[in-house]
Amino acid sequence: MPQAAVIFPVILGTLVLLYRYSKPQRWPPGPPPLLLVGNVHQMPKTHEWKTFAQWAKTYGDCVYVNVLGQPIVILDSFAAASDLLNQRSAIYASRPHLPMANLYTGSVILRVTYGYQTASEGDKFVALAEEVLAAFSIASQPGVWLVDIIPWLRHLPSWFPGTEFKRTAALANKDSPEMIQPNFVTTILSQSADVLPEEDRQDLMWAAGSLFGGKTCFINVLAGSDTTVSAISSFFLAMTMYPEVQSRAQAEVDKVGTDGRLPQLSDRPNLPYVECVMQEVKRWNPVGPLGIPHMSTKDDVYRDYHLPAGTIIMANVWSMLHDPLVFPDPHEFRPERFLNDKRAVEVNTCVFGFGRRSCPGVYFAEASLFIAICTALSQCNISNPTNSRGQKIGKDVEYQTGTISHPEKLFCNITPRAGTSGE
Ligand code: HEM
Repeated sequence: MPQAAVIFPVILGTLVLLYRYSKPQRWPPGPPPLLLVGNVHQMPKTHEWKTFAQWAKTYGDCVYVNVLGQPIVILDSFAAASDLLNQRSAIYASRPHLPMANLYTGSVILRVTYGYQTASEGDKFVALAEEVLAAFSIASQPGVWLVDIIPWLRHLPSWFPGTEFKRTAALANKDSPEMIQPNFVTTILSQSADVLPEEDRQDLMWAAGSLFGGKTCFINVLAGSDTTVSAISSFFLAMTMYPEVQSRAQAEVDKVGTDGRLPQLSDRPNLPYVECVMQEVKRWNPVGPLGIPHMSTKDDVYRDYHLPAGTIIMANVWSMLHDPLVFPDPHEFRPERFLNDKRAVEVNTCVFGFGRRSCPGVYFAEASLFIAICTALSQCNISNPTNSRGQKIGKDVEYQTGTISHPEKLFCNITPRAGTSGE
């Protein structure tokens, strides 16, 4: 009898699992799962957006995977993401519970204070925030950590796979003087804020203040700033690779600064090409290639597919921004593509996410990015350095994996432009 008491629940449990984890007919297509574990063995460990883009070629723009019972749908086109995350935002605006992202980063975030003024260089909180962001970036990928799928794993010792927390190796390599350090770019950003005229600075502060109920929540702004900083490092990379774009943008910036002043936010309407450069910086190597995952709160039917409540939805922003039908030669940095193309501008909004969860920092981010780009263009020449053999350094750039992605290493020469205060 005691044997039956064990065997019966085991058989029943197995049947329930088989039923639950076998793929119902009406779910969207996707890579073939294994019994019980689903697609866990096929989930990419790095640069997921590239694997997901490959899957989309085989299965279409709405791909279904199951990771240990957790349904995940990957949307690979702007149309599909817009249909679900924008049009049906009411049921697709939740967030998955990711203990890995909350357990560790949350505790560190709580240590950071409100209203703190950063030092322009070597600020310990900036370093801390970068570390938090890098940690968040790797911890917030659904399906990567077992503990996200089976929350009670958090009670296991830290050596257990999936509960282990690794610090990212992505933080800057301090030995390389030419390399742009995240801190260095943060410094450019904060210095460009310092030189802003009072009215522009107040606009930025107002934007930040309104986001956080009148108080500037340091970590949120810095988290957003880190994303903005990642976009700025993409700008520096583009300038080393496309000198003709830099010259054209500088010529435009110089026209508004004929009275010797730096460009201001109020000049933005008169700088249409620089505006396109900023749009292209956001598109070319998006800093959030998969956005931040959403979760559905109700059962839904989409294109005859059944999407149960609790499905994690991932939008492959990288794919959408490299769709050759919207962005011909998508791997080329070509700002003029935005000059007269409303569709390109519309699709580019996916950089800031979708529906009710879309980024509340969008205006703040664009204003800071724009003013940082203008300041760099008006004050510096950015070029690709050469080594002692005269070869260009850093042509093949690797991108960091994780929620926030930016060039792993970025080499460039930055020299003051003739006639600027830097000389
Ligand atoms: C280039 C810079 C930035 C990019 C590309 C970016 C992108 C994003 C994306 C993709 C999301 C997720 C949207 C979704 O789930 O659909 C997001 C969320 C968010 N962003 Fe940004 N962001 C940037 C800068 C900022 C800045 C400067 C701030 C603050 C001042 C900020 C504050 C936030 C907050 C608070 C959320 C969470 C919204 C929520 O969960 O409801 N972001 N951002």
